[in-house]
Amino acid sequence: MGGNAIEIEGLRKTYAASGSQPPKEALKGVDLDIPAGSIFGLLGPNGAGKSTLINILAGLVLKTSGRVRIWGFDQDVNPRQSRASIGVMPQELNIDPFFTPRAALEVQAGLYGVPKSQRITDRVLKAIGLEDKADAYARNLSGGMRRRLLLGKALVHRPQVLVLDEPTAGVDIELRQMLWTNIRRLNEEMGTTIILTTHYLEEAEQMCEEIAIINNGEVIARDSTAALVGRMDAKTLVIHPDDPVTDLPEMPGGVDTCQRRDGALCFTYRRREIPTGAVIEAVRAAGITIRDIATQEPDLEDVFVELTSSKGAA
Ligand SMILES: Nc1ncnc2c1ncn2[C@@H]1O[C@H](COP(=O)(O)OP(=O)(O)OP(=O)(O)O)[C@@H](O)[C@H]1O
Repeated sequence: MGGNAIEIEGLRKTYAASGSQPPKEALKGVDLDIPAGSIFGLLGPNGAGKSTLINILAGLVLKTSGRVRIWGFDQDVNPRQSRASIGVMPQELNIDPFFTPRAALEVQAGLYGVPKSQRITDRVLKAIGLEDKADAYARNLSGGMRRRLLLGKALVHRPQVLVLDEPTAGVDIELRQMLWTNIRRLNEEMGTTIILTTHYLEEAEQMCEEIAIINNGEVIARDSTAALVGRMDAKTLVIHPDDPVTDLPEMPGGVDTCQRRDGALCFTYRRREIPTGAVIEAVRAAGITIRDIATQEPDLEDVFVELTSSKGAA
């Protein structure tokens, strides 16, 4: 399928009031298209509405209003097909301790109505590296293995779209690498569209071609990862002087100057407004001889902080 794997229009979710808690508007009219075949990142601070969005896609939370199409199937018109097109690896480790991985995958396939002849249990066990634990009780699996089993459960019905909710939270580096290798392979070899939420911005930057940032129930930015990072205009020049500097040099307007503990001088400015040459010139004009010079470009973390700290900045 070319086009979009997911199409979301005007999606709203208000959780009903309960006890002393007032109603909570978790999604405030989200429009979002996710291209088929992409690895797409969903970022946002705690409570932004990411899990609500994912749970609506998974059919676990009922939307208040709006339209959701998964692999071309409208959730309201073709609920069975839209559900069959998506697999979700949840955040919580909700695994029945008395099932073996093989049994857990078989039960899951049964829930999705996959006929016995079409089950791919052994392939999934191999893909998640649990072949040798296939018949061990889940309660004897390590945390990392349980997480891989959750990934396996999301794959039994060969969904076109795979959603991963914080897949690597609290996971050690080795397992994280393994999960990513598996997920990349699914994307490349099977063309599976991958949607993931993560708090690790570096991970999103490395893994995702496109990113949407959600804040307070609204999509405040959606772009290619490169364009989002490119949108940040700030640049920092770090200059190590030959001799200790006691008085900070006079700089052109628009340049923020500071001195680090190691004596290096930092100049932050807008790339489009002030040429780097002008900053260096001003440093030289102040009689400072430069021993070393380095620049720092913004990363996704800067974009994220800027967008989520000042509302409407997108
Ligand atoms: N079942 C519920 N009942 C009432 N309010 C809820 C419920 N689930 C979530 N919320 C509220 O809706 C808002 C969005 O929550 P959600 O879990 O979707 O955010 P999130 O972006 O996934 O956060 P996190 O990164 O912490 O998982 C929050 O204010 C949360 O408290």
